[in-house]
Amino acid sequence: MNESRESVIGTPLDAQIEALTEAGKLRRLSGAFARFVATLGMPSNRPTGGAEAPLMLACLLLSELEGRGHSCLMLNDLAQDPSALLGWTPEEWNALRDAAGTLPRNAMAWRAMLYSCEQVWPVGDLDFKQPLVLDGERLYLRRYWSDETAVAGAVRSRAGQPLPVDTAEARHWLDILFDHATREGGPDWQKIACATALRGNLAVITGGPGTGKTYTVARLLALLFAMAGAQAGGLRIALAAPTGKAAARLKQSIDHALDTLAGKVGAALPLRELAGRMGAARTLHSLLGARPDTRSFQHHAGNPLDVDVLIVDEASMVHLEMMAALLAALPPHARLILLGDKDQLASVEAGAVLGDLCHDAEAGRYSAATLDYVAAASGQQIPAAFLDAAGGALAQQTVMLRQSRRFGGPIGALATAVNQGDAEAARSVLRGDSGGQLLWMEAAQLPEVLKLAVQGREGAGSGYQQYLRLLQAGQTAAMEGGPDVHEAWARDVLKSFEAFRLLCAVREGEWGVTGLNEAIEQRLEAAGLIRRRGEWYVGRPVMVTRNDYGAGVFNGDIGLALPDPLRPGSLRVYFSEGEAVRSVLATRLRNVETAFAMTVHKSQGSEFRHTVLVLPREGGSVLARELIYTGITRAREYFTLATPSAHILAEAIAERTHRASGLRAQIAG
Ligand SMILES: Nc1ncnc2c1ncn2[C@@H]1O[C@H](COP(=O)(O)OP(=O)(O)OP(=O)(O)O)[C@@H](O)[C@H]1O
Repeated sequence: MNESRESVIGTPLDAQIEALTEAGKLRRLSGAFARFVATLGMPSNRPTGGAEAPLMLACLLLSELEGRGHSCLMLNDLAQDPSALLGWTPEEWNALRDAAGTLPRNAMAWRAMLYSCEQVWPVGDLDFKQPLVLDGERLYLRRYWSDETAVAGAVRSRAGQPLPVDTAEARHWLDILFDHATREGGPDWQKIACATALRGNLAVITGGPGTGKTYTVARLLALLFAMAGAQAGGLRIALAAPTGKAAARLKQSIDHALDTLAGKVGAALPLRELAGRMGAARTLHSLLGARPDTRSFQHHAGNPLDVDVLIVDEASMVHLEMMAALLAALPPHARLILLGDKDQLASVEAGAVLGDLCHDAEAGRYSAATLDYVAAASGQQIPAAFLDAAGGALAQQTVMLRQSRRFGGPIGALATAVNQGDAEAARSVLRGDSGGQLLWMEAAQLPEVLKLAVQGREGAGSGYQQYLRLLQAGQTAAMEGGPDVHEAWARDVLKSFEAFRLLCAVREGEWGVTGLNEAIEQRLEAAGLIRRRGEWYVGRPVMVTRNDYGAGVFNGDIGLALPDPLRPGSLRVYFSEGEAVRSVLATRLRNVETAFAMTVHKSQGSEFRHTVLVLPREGGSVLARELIYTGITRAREYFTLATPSAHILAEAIAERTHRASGLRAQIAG
C-alpha cells in the first residue's frame, strides 16, 4: 500500500463508507473506486489540490449513481442533498457528508475544487486521460463522457443536415399509403412521421402502446422503396431491437404490414418482392457483432454496417454505451429510425437516451420550415401550437404518435392516468371497471397473489396452471410422435406460457421476484403441476441473465425446460423465435433464473394477455411512475394490480424517475 493510499484508509470518511457498504447502502465497488481515484497519481498541468476527502466523496457518488443508471453527477446535486437520488434518508447522507470534513459550499465551489484535482480532466484542458471528466456542471466517468459526446455529435450531424426530398413525389406515395378516408380532428401524425423521416438520416418516432409505430414504419419502408425508384432492389434494410423477442415481433409486424400494403400499392411497386429481400430482425448485439468477454464489436467506424436503412424498435431499452456503438458503426449515409415509447422505463444500464432524445416530442417545437415541408410532402397541417422558432434540429426529426388504436378501454385509461401523474384518476379507473379487464387487489395478501398466479382469475385465463396442464396433457404424445409433433407441442406450451405473467417492482423480499418465484414453485408442486428434482424440472420457465454467444442465448431471453425427445431423461430449454422454436440443453445454460415472476425492467419489449403487477409493501427509489406505466402497458387484455397496501400506488405515481445526463445539453451544443 503506498503512502497516499494509506492517507485515506481509516479516515472518518473511509469508516463511514464501510459502514454504509455493510448496511447495503453502497456497492463495495463504489468505495473501492473512490479510494483508488482519490489516491491516484496523475501527470497533469494543474497543481494537486490535496482534496482527497471531497474527491473521494464525489467519486463515491458518481460510481453509486452510475449503478442507478445516471451517466453523470450534477454538481448541484452534490452540493445540495443527493439522498433522494440515492434512495437514502437525509440522515444517512448527512453522516457521510460530516465524515468528509469541510466540503465546497455550492456547485461553483465544487467545480473549482474538482478543477484543481489532477485526477479530473476539465474539458478543453490538456488531456492526460484522467479517469474523471468535468464538463461544465457535470462530473463523469470518462467512458460515459466519451459515449455521450459521441452520441450527441452523431445526433447533431444526422439531424442537422436535411436531405433533399421531391415533395410532390413524396405526397403522391404518402396519399396512396395513408388512404384514410376520413379522420376525426387533428393531423395524421403517422403520415407526418413518414414525411419527416424522409428528410433526414435520423428519425425518432415515439408513442405509447398501439399508437402505430410499427404500422407507420412499415409505410415508411414502402415509401423509401418507392422513392428509390430503380434502385429500390438494392436498398439494404436492417431491423433490430435490444432483445430477441422484440426483434422477432418487429419482423413479424413489418412483414404483415408490408404484405397488406402490397395489395394497396398494386403493380406500381413490387413490395412483396422487395420485402422478401429484407433479412431477419436481429438483436443489436448480434447486428453489431458482439464478441464474447469484450465490450467491443466487430462493426465500428472502421468496419461499418452494410446497411442503408436501420430500424431499431424498443429504443427506450437502448443504453448509452450501446447507442454510441450503434451510431459509430452506422455509415454516414445510412438512415437510422428509432422507434419506442419515451415514457417507459429507461434502460437497465446507464443513460436514458430515448427519453433525452424525445424531450421535445410532446411539445413538437417545429420550425416554420418544417411546417411548410410537412404540408408540401404529406398534405398535413401541423397545428400552430406545435410551432416554436427556437426548436432544435432534433425536434424537427422527432414525431410523437398520439392516438392509440389497440390500447383503448380501461387499461389504456389507466396507463394514461398514471402517465399524467394523476393518482386519483388511476384509482377511480381501477375501482370502476366492471368489465373485468382490470382488477385491483388493494390490500393483497400473499396467499391470494399465489392463488392468482396458479389459477388466474375468472374471465382472464387460468394462470400458470394453463400451460402446465397443456404440457402434461401432450407430453407422452410429443415424446413418441417424432420431432415435428414435439416441436408443435413445445410451441403451443410456450405460447400458453406467454399468455400470463407476474411482474414485480423489486427483486428481493416476499413481494419481490425471488420470494414469489420460490412461493409459486411450492404452490405448483403442491398442486401436482410440477415435480421439482433439484434446480431443473419439466416446465421450469427460465430467463437468461447474461449473453451467452456460444449457446446463442441473450440476456432477457425466456424459455421453458421440456424433455429432450432424443435423450429421454434430459431437459432442453425451448425458446420461441417468431413462429419457430429453438432449444439448448438445459445444463449448458449457466446464467439463468426461474421466471414465474420477473422484474418490470426485464419485461420491457414483451406483452402478455394477462399481466399481474405486484408492488412491495414499502416504496423505495425504484418505485416510480415509469415503472407502473411500463407494467400496465405489458397487459394486452387483462391487468391485475396487487398491492399489499393501497397507498403505495399513489406514492409510486407521484415519484418520477430522473436520470442525470448531459446528452440534451451536448446535443444543443
Ligand atoms: N392508421 C391506422 N389505421 C388503421 N389501423 C392502424 C393504424 N395505425 C395502427 N393501426 C393498427 O393498430 C394496431 C397497433 O399498431 P402497431 O402495432 O403499429 O402499434 P405500436 O405502436 O407499434 O405498438 P407497440 O407499442 O405494441 O409496439 C395494429 O393492429 C395496427 O394495424
